[in-house]
This record gives sequence, C-alpha cells and structure tokens, in this order.
Amino acid sequence: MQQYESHPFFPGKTPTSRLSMTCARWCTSDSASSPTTMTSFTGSALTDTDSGRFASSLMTTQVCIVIILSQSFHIGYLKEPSRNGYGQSAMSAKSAVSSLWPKETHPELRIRLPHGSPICELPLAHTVILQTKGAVVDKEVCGKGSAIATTAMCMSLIVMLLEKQNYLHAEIHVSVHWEQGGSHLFGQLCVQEVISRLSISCPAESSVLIYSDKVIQERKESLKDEREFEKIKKKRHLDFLDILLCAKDETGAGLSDEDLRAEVDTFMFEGHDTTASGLSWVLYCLASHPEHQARCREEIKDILGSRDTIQWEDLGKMTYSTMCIKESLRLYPPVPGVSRQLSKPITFHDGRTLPEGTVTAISIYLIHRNPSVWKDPSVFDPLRFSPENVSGRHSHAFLPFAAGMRNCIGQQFAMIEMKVALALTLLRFELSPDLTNPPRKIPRIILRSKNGIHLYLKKIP
Ligand code: HEM
Repeated sequence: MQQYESHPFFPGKTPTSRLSMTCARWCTSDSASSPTTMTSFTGSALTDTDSGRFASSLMTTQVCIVIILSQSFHIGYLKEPSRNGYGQSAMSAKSAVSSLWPKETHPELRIRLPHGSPICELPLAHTVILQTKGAVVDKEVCGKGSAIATTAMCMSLIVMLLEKQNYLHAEIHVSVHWEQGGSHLFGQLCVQEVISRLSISCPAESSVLIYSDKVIQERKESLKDEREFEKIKKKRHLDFLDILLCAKDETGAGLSDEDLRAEVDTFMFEGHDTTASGLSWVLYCLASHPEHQARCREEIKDILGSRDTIQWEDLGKMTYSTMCIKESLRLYPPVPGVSRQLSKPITFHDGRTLPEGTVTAISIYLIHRNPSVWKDPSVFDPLRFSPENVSGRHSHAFLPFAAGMRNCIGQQFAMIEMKVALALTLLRFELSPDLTNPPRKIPRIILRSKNGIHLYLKKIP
C-alpha cells in the first residue's frame, strides 16, 4: 500500500497514516494491475469477510451500491494540478463515475454529477448564513451574539438578519468556496468568518490550514504557562485539543505538529460542514411542511414553557423534532456517500469478486431512498422514525452517520447541535420556502444545494 504523496484535502501536506483519518481512507494501491473499470451492483446478502464487512452489512438492505474499480485518478489529480487545483485525470474519471449511478432505479434516485465538474472536486467551506439585503444585524431576533448554532470547534455560524417591515426574508446559503476566502459569495462582512469556518480550498496554503495552525500554536503557547497547565490537569473533561496536546506515546513523545494538525483538520471538516448541511436541509424540510413545523414548535413550546434557552434534559423530550431531523437526514444525508478501499478481496453472493485494493463507494443517498425499504421514498414523513416503524426496519437502512468501526464519532454531538439550533429557530420564526427558487441538490463530499436554500422567516411575536 502506498499513501498519497500529498493530503487529498490539503495538497502539499503529507498525511500521517493513523491520524489523518479522512486521508487514510483515500490511500491507494501501487499495484501495476490496478483495475480501471467500473461497475454497479444492487446487492443483497453477501459474504462477511473482514475486508468487506462494512459493504456487506450495507448491502443486506438491498440498496444500490456503486463499486468503483478505479485507483489511479486520485493520484493523478494530485500529480497534475490544473489551474483550479484539480487534475485532468480527475476530470475524465468524473464522466465515468457519473455514468455509473444506477440507472435502473427510480428517476428520483439518480444522482448526477454536474456537467463539467471533476469527481475529485473538494468541498469546502460550507456554511449556513441567514442573511438579508443590507448589513444590519438584528441581535434580538437571533439571541445574543447572533449565533444559532455552535460547531464542534466552538465557532459560531453567522446569523445576519435585517428586519424588513415585519417580514424577514432570509437566504440560507449552503455554499462551497473554491477559492481562498470566497469573499465574492458573502461579501466583505463575512469574509473573516467564512475563512475561519473552513475555507478548505485547493491552494497549498489554504486558510483552514493557517487557521488550524493558529489554533494549535496559541493553545501550545498557553500550555507552556504552568498555571494554565495545572488548570487543565484538574479539569474533569479535557477539550479535544488539550487531549491531543497532552497525549504521549509509550516513549513519552507527544504528537508532532503535523499529526496534531491532521487531527484538528479532520474534526474541523467532519464536524462543521456536515452539521451546516444537515441543519440547512432540516430547516428547508420544515419550511416546506408547515404541519410538521407547527407540531415541532408546539412540542418545543411545551417543553420549554416560559424559558427561551434549552437545557440538557429538554433534548431527550424533543421526540417529534428528532423524528423530523432524522427524516431530513434520510432525504438529504449531509454525507451522501462513503468509500472504502478493500484490504482483502471480497466475494459477493453471486460469486463475483472484487480484488484487494479496490475502492468501493457506497451511496448513503440511495440507501435512504431505496423504494423496497422506504415506501414513497421521496415523501417527507417523520413518522417513519416512530419507535414502531424503526423496529421493523433493518438497522442499516438509515445511515446518515455511516456504520461500522469508522462511523461518525460526532453523531451524538451533531444531533444535539441540530436539535438546539432547530428548537431556537422555530421558537423565533415561522419558516416558509421560496417557491420561486427551490434548492437544486448536488452531491459533493457534502450534499448541498447548487443555488442555496432560500427560505422566508417570519418573526413570531
Ligand atoms: C449531521 C452531521 C454529521 C454527519 C451527517 C456526519 C456523517 C459522518 C459520516 C457518514 C462519517 C463516515 C465517513 C466515512 O466513512 O468516510 C463521519 C465520520 C466522522 N465524523 Fe461525522 N458527521 C456529522 C457530524 C460530525 C461532527 C459534529 C463531528 C465532530 C464533532 C464529526 C466527526 C467525525 C469524525 C472525526 C469522523 C471520522 C471517524 C473515523 O474515521 O473513525 N462528525 N461522519
């Protein structure tokens, strides 16, 4: 096995094998006989080999799985960067991949990669911004500090609202920044925030790297102060970065700066864009389904009473809202697919095999819309997640956070984030969709809307 010469998300940076989890998944085989064709399967029962355990368990739900037997294009794109940072080989691989999304499925199930964009297109700063024309920030309507959600790394999502008579028109942008800064999309006001929120762009010195470095260096410096160090030792729960900074191996050596950054980058990326996407789509779903929105609001009001803040115990009582979040994650899984490289060959139930080293891509999006598992799959129906309905379904029919050993370690946190953000938003606003501008979803590493998600927010007196 040979690893990337460079980190796939952060070109110019060498990944470390264990620590940079995202890139570890994209390591590739150096076998000269790398397979180069692609096929798609609709699988059922599979043998449970170690190498294919993840794929097997998913396929028992009879879903469409795209198996990509191609190993060269990722390396290629790194070796031949084009002007925008993506290689030509990536461009050609894209058309092959897009032709492989299962065609026999319901038309709704097809995902097409947008014409002219490379398969290796890396997502990047993906953000939720509530914004109106003008620049006045109405703190009152969104609570102190204007944050409706806080991300894994304690960064706030910007909320900028301008009251327009009694009616707030807010656009929720779910955007990708291809170039450093991405300031053209959000205007000067947001640039700093956007940069700090993962502008993981292709140029080698992308801003997220600078940001991660800054966070690490500042914390390292403060830990040199003995008093600060003592304080940390007494803490019952250490912050993520403190755990990393204090970690030592058996020889007493700590993590290198590069290892530290690989960890921080992974969390920044995995923990931010995903939740931003999840939250955006759930707001869209509820805006489009006022009856479910009203039921969630009633539930939240009943739980909170006269309070306008959420407490830990409240979260467990948000039964209906949680069902709505799950239904939105089903229809719009923020991570629409995952991939694995087989460390051993795998044999399918029908005798077909895949060799070691094959990169297999599993479409979570399609799993969630499989008509043999989900009746009327494109209908938003939160009751699918009532305890009775869940008990009758395969545990892998719903996989927004993937499954197996490398599933999402932030899933509880993400659910909490989304519940809090949803509850506080619904308490303050009535949401409705902008029917003239419906979202056009496009699958990248994160599922997003090409044209943003446009909603109307009416302030609740
Ligand atoms: C709605 C929000 C989220 C969704 C849908 C989501 C989804 C996923 C999925 C599908 C994976 C597996 C990726 C793969 O197998 O290639 C994953 C991995 C991961 N997620 Fe999340 N995630 C979310 C939020 C978060 C948050 C808030 C954090 C951090 C606090 C986080 C941290 C991670 C990490 C570190 C991994 C890699 C785990 C490993 O490789 O062992 N995620 N996530």
